[in-house]
Amino acid sequence: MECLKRIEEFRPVDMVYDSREVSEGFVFFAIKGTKVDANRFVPNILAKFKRVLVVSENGFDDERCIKVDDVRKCMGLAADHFFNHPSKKLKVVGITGTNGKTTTTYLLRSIFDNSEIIGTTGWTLKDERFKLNNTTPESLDLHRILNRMAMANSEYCFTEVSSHALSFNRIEGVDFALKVFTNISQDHLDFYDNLENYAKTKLSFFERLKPKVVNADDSYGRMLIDAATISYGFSDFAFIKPIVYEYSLDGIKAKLNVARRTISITSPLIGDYNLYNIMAALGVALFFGVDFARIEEGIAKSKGAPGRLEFFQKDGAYAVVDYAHTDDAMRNVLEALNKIKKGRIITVFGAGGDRDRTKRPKMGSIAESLSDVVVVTSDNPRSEEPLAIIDDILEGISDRDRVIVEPDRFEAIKKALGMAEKGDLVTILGKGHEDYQILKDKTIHFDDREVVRRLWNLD
Ligand SMILES: CC(=O)N[C@H]1[C@@H](OP(=O)(O)OP(=O)(O)OC[C@H]2O[C@@H](n3ccc(=O)[nH]c3=O)[C@H](O)[C@@H]2O)O[C@H](CO)[C@@H](O)[C@@H]1O[C@H](C)C(=O)N[C@@H](C)C(=O)N[C@H](CCC(=O)O)C(=O)O
Ligand SMILES: Nc1ncnc2c1ncn2[C@@H]1O[C@H](COP(=O)(O)OP(=O)(O)OP(=O)(O)O)[C@@H](O)[C@H]1O
Repeated sequence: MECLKRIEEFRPVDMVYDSREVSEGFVFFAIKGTKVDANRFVPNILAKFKRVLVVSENGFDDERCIKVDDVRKCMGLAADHFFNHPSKKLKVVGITGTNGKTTTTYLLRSIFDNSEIIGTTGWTLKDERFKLNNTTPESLDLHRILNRMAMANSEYCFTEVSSHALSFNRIEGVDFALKVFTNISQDHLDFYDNLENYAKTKLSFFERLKPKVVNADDSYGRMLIDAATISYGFSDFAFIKPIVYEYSLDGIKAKLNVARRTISITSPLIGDYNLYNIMAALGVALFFGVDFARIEEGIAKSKGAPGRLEFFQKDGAYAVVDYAHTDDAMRNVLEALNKIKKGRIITVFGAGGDRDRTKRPKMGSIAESLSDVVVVTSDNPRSEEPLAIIDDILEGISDRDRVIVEPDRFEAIKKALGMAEKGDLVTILGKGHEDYQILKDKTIHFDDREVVRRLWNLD
């Protein structure tokens, strides 16, 4: 590729895609974003720095600029070269699907020694954790992170691959040892127009006859199954399949069939959907030849991801904070909790602003059908009016007598916890591990887990 040759000859000090980070000797990738076309910074960069190389889809009449067809593609490939192919020095496993990616990465990290993760909750390096703006970072950041992991002699990296990462070539140049497909349900329809386009993007991650672990019960997953697939699920033909399983407030106990062998697992996680996540992790562990005892131990000690099913207890009442922010995820969590509940379910939730509106009434309807009391509040309203979002949610709710509307999230949680009696379970959905709330004019510190601890005087 011409651009790679030019970049190599240039001998960059570093590479960036944000004009504010350019220095002498840097390569700058001028990306056209949703708000900003970074090409507009190029004249300034050229005037300010002598030794600089700009990669852009626009033609600039300057020998320090390279014109390419796809700047993000070039950026991924160039980053892979610049950092000396880090993904080849690690075993990188990419996990895609609407739900279950983060939880699966945490289960995997618990099974595999010397492993790292990249995803919604940030990235890890040994005992350290770093924040990320995106679930899957831009390719330049991704290769930089993989390089840090390779330099630290980490062996595995389990990385979430979001649909946006696929649409924006964020994984360009990454060599995946294995790919995992969890499931597809409605999400991000603000971005993809329809489910088919969204599914097509997710499925584009997979290639025929390349190693993959796939949920056989998902209709899109089934399209991917070929001779290189480890399939899992309740379907008869699945390679990994539960034989017996039971759920309680203590978690999951199950026996699974793996080819002609049986593995027994216990996990503090709950619900069918987490049994799926466990099976996905099991598929990855089998692919890399981890022995059964190690797998059982890793699964038993994993509490999953932060902000997913985090339980609290006070005087016999329970609260659980969970990141479920799609109607499908809400159904899964609430169905699982209904199977193990001891009293009423009181559900507190809202829906994100500036994102897919069509899921809002569906979320309302699911909350109503699977809870005794519903408290509708705000999630991250972003630039939208909180009450307008709440109105969209209420459209899906028929019995308004069981609904409390409280746009202030703190007050909503307070009301829900205040009405919880012995055996009742307050489910606080949507924000999980997030420690902020994005309002119209500012972002404030807000953490559902902190609020529960504070209001119930825990620790
Ligand atoms: C829609 C989308 O993907 N947006 C991403 C995009 O932002 P943007 O298009 O708004 O960027 P922009 O502000 O227009 O800027 C364009 C370019 O100009 C550059 N710039 C900008 C200003 C300046 O002074 N100088 C400069 O060079 C920026 O660095 C950027 O390269 O590029 C940014 C930099 O990489 C991303 O952080 C940002 O993700 C935002 C935070 C986002 O919300 N993304 C979501 C949709 C997303 O990607 N989500 C998935 C998770 C989905 C899931 O798991 O459910 C994810 O992987 O995170
Ligand atoms: N396998 C699954 N199938 C359906 N729902 C699930 C599954 N696993 C988790 N969920 C639900 O989805 C929510 C998000 O879980 P998780 O963070 O593991 O998924 P994710 O794919 O990483 O999503 P995100 O990228 O939005 O974080 C959980 O809070 C849970 O309610």
